[in-house]
Amino acid sequence: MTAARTPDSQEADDLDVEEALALVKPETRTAAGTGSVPPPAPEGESKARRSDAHHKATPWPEARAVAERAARSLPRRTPVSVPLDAALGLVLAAPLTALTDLPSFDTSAMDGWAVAGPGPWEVREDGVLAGQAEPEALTDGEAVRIATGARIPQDATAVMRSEHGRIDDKGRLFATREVVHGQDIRPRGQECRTGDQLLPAGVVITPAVLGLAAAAGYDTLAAVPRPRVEVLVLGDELLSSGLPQEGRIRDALGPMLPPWLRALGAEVVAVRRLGDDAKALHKAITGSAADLVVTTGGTAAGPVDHVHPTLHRIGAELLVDGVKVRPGHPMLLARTKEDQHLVGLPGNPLAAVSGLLTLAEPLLRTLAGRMAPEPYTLPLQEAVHGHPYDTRLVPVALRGDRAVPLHYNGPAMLRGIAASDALAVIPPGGARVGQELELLDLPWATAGIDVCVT
Ligand SMILES: Nc1nc2c(c(=O)[nH]1)N[C@H]1C(S)=C(S)[C@@H](COP(=O)(O)OP(=O)(O)OC[C@H]3O[C@@H](n4cnc5c(N)ncnc54)[C@H](O)[C@@H]3O)O[C@H]1N2
Ligand code: MOO
Repeated sequence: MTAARTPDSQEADDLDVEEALALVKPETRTAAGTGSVPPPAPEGESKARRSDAHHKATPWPEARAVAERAARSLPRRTPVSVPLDAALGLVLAAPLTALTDLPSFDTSAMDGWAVAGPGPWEVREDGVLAGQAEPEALTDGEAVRIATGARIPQDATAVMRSEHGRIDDKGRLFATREVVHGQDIRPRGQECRTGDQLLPAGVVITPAVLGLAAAAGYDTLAAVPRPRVEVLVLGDELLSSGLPQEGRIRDALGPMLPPWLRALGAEVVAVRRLGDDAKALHKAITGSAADLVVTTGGTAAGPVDHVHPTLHRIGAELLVDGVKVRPGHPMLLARTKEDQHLVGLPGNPLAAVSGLLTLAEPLLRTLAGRMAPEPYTLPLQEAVHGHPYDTRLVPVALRGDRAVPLHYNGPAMLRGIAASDALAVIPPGGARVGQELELLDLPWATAGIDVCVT
């Protein structure tokens, strides 16, 4: 079967797509009679089919824009009221306005004494602790012990830290350094006044936002609801436990996609393993009430690739049918109902990741009310071969201020992405050492996975 092992074959991809692409020299393709400009394609694909598929395919940046627009075209989603402990990772649907002044009373910033007027001071018997109700007012020349966070007695002029005061044998308090009027008193409303806008709508609810909301008097927050996603895992060859055997392999996408989708802002309502059953697929899609159905596998034109025929049968509108990106070019986006979309991820696991970040990420991000991440670039540590006409997404590790391309980045491999911090966007034709490349962060690398998994 050596003859079948052309450089752009699936076997070559499975070894290491970079090495495989390095072998694809223009002369070789010309000599092999594959035409003047067709892109590399999996073996067995006819020239006519290949150019047809490539003709329909959407350029990678445009595919992302189409996915974002698809979500934007839907009516605004009704905000939900969510208790603070369930709000992490959601997006504020309304500005966060202070329900109270902060601090809500004049507060001591230090442990020490509240003093009134110039020293020395007579020290009162009692003290003031945090959490106590309004203390008795001070009179000029009087001091009272006070704890950090305690209410300042009326008519106090300053707080003196415990390390800056000395009590003589007659019980009088002296300052060991100058006392400035108002020192170490946090006045009411220093941080905000009731009704001040603390954060605008659209901000992601991080742990810090939860803390601020609680401090400002909130028990619940108005949030954009998570888009509901149903995952349909296709393929008779998939096992859900144990070792691969007798031609069957472990399902890598069933365990990988739900947490990834949650990290992108989604609520995963179901994961169904449907095998290669066209009827079951039809029933699952038409019966789903999710905002987004994500299928895995079955996007190509093999004998049991049921995604296209099923979409055709239900009259779905194909918004993206193939993308000029490697891996993952058979990915697709369809509108299945007025308020429902479907992202078809290719079965090869890294191709599925590519589809997830190309189509599902902009769609879910927009439905979840999140802003697009600020694009950023880093220089490449090593040159990376490009596809002649398509964008490539390559796992990279971020080391210092450089992106180090990782090996084991073939479409069927997860070894590279599992060790990576981001995907580098390699333009058609490849990238040189030191070239600044756009990076797509993996959601847990920036947000912290727990932010989004609740
Ligand atoms: N004649 C053509 N054949 C293929 C083309 C093509 O354009 N013409 N494209 C190739 C490319 S590129 C990809 S990617 C795949 C996409 O195929 P499907 O989306 O139809 O996926 P399957 O055929 O079902 O599976 C492909 C591959 O991935 C494995 N797989 C599937 N699901 C999982 C899973 N959940 N976990 C782990 N691995 C999975 C499956 O066993 C296959 O090995 O098509 C090429 N062929
Ligand atoms: O090139 Mo496919 O899209 O194997 O990933």
